[in-house]
Amino acid sequence: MTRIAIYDTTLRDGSQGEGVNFSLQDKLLITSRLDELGVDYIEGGYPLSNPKDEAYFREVRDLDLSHARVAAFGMTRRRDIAAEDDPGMKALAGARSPVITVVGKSWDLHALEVLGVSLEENLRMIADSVAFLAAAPHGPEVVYDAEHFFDGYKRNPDYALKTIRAAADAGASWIVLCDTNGGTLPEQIADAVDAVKAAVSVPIGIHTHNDGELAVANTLAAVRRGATQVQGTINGIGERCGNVDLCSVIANLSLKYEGYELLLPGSLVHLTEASRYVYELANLNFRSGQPFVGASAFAHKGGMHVHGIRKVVSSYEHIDPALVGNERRVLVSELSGRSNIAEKLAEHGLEHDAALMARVLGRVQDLENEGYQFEAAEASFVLLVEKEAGRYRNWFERLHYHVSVEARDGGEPITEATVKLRIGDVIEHTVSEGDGPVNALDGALRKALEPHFPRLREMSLVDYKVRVINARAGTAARVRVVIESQDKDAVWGTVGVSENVIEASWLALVDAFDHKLSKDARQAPPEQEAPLVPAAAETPSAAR
Ligand SMILES: CC(=O)SCCNC(=O)CCNC(=O)[C@H](O)C(C)(C)COP(=O)(O)OP(=O)(O)OC[C@H]1O[C@@H](n2cnc3c(N)ncnc32)[C@H](O)[C@@H]1OP(=O)(O)O
Ligand SMILES: CC(=O)C(=O)O
Repeated sequence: MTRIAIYDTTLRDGSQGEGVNFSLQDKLLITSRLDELGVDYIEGGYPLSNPKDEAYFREVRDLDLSHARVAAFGMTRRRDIAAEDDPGMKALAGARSPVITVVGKSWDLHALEVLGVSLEENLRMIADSVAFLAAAPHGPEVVYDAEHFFDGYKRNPDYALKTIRAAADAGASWIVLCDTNGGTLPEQIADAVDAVKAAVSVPIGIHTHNDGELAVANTLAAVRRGATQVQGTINGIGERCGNVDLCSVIANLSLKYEGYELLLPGSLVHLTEASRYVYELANLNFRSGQPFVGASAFAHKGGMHVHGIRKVVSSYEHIDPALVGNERRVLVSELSGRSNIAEKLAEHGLEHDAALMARVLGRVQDLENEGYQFEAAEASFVLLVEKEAGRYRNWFERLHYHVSVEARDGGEPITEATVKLRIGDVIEHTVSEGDGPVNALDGALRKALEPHFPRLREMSLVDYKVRVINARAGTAARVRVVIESQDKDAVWGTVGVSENVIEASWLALVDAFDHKLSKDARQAPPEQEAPLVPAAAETPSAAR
């Protein structure tokens, strides 16, 4: 088995991604999580760059890491100054991390025209820096990142190879070849790695960027030619189009090839969890189509696909999602066949027959044609099924609602909602103010319903999205409202569509309350909270 060392730079190169800014606390939390995952190296930051990164290297010493080695990152010494006098060198040595990674120039263009130094001085900068850091009293392992190695090798191969020999001769433990501009092709990577292996005997690493959408292919090409360290970031965050996504590299190397050993035994099933954790702390939205770990990576929508996986799961899946801690999902939409509906009904433990499936499918297709979308509104779909099956329990009936927004004398607008509901033989007439119409309606509904159904207090609205469906119709356009709600056990989505945004919101809100009441009743049939209004079978949830 060949051990591939995973070197994570989420906290350094990942932070160079647009919109990413980790706090010191975030960095320490991610460090611990990556250590649990079995990552071998964690590049924590650039100590010369800012006080937060400097503090990180002090505080990370207090973490009880079980496996990972922390790396401090910086550039070679500045031109015309001794390494021991260079502030960057001092900051790197002062970080006292077990690993120090130093980046230097491989491309003659960069030495001559960006740094403005002779080719010889650039070689001295590399050698002096590596030698100085390797001799630091705490005995760090020195990783040399050869910036722009592949572009440099293309333009002046002899010089590019000289730069890495300078680093190797000065005591670097690793030479990491960087595709800094992210434009190299896999076969060019493979050829260059062959040349490097012939030129130096230290272990080789690979660091790719995704500007040509080839970061994963390029990394795998380098590993196939003998690179044994992979640098990248969780979820591929990083400068410009990002770094290579370690989630994809780890999964491909573990599952598609034989003979590589990565992370710790049993780590792979935590990959999806680690990916979502980093998104959460980076305050970024999940990329649902992200291979292996994305929410859509194993989501089946087309009817023919669902038909296939119900017979043989591998017919439309390249791996078992559980291997990387992800899950299979079946979506319901106008592209569904009976198989999607059957799968969904089985998932929710709902009994069904062929006639019901056909009715539900027809209803979904009609409603999606009107602008509904059930993919993110599974709770509305389940209510629709219950209505079609004649099993729907009508918990309350709307008699009337009214929403008003009033702004006077330049003051803040005041929003008020009134609702009148029939709950059994009781009429509730309530009023609530709110930050806006949906908030006011939510408040008034709760005032009316909570005395009858106290468990509704457990539920809250967590997200509200509005989308104009036929924008060309101007103000008469239909809008789709999708609401996400949660209680202590679950998160669920509901949908409403109307030409009126308040009515669309009302429909989605009512489905959200209905779903909470129905699901609680299924789990523990209430004695107090009996269905109070006779079922109105002809009014599917999506059209009430
Ligand atoms: C490929 C990569 O991702 S490398 C990492 C890139 N990451 C970052 O740049 C983020 C952190 N950077 C920083 O905090 C700052 O840029 C610092 C602290 C490093 C430097 O800040 P400043 O001193 O203000 O310089 P500035 O950023 O404008 O320019 C970079 C300087 O480093 C020099 N430099 C760049 N690369 C190297 C190198 N490999 N070796 C030595 N000097 C270098 C440049 O010549 C320039 O110095 P000059 O103005 O004297 O010519
Ligand atoms: C070192 C680095 O981040 C790069 O060359 O892309």
